[in-house]
Amino acid sequence: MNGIPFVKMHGLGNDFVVFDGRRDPAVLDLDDATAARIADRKTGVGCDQLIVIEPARDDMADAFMRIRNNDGGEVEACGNATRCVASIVMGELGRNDAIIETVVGLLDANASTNGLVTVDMGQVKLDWRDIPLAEAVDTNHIPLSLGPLSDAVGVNVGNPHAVFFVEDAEAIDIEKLGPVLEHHEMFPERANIEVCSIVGENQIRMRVWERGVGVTRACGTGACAVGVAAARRGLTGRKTEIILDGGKLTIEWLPDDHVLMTGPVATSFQGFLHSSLLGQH
Ligand SMILES: N[C@@H](CCC[C@H](N)C(=O)O)C(=O)O
Repeated sequence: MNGIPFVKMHGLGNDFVVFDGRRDPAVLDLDDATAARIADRKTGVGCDQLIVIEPARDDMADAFMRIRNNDGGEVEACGNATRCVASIVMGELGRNDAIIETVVGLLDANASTNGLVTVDMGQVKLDWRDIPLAEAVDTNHIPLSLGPLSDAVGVNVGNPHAVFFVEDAEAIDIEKLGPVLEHHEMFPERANIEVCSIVGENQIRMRVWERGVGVTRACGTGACAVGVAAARRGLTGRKTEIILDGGKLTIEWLPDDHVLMTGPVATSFQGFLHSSLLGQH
């Protein structure tokens, strides 16, 4: 077959087209428009995020990972894709651990015997300057309301999140409210929006509107933000089970502010990208 090989993977239905830029340099300098063309679900391969594995820059890292949203824009972090890339790299190395480098730092990953992968997503940031927010506000109580949503918690997991707690997350029209909040002037770099409710002891139901994508079945960094936000508000302990549309993630906010995310990884298929999607004819 001609064309650039890719693998289609997902974490809880948050799906990715993964290219290997170490082998195929043509994918190393994709622009936003090309990435969006590949991510398009009708005319491209289709995915929430497009991932390129690149050679590590840092001596400590095993590989570098570049992340683009469905709209083609490059972003700093993606929890579910980090588990997927870590599983590829661990397979290559024949090890149960790997260090994945991103634009915001080095992430330690480990495979457990039950087939799940744990990633240390790094230290969360809770200061308004790091979220980033337009106003100098208390990030535990962002003064922002829209319909039934108000009083968000801001958490930066490498990327910005606004977490809203409600009585019943299922009752919220996230398709309608998500895009307005994503683009709200409070968030100069836009934001991922999570709506959640406490459904048991240390158990949270979460729905997400992802920046640059829309509603997805799961968001790993979003789950980290929700776990941290719930503990910060005193609604749960520091270890939580987050129930997303696509399944469950376990999140643990450590005393040093690092956040551990544990969940599954799956491969759907392998394919070859037609050159027309790269703009070559
Ligand atoms: N699905 C991801 C997050 C991807 C990036 C996000 N949409 C953003 O713009 O920050 C995850 O699993 O964390």
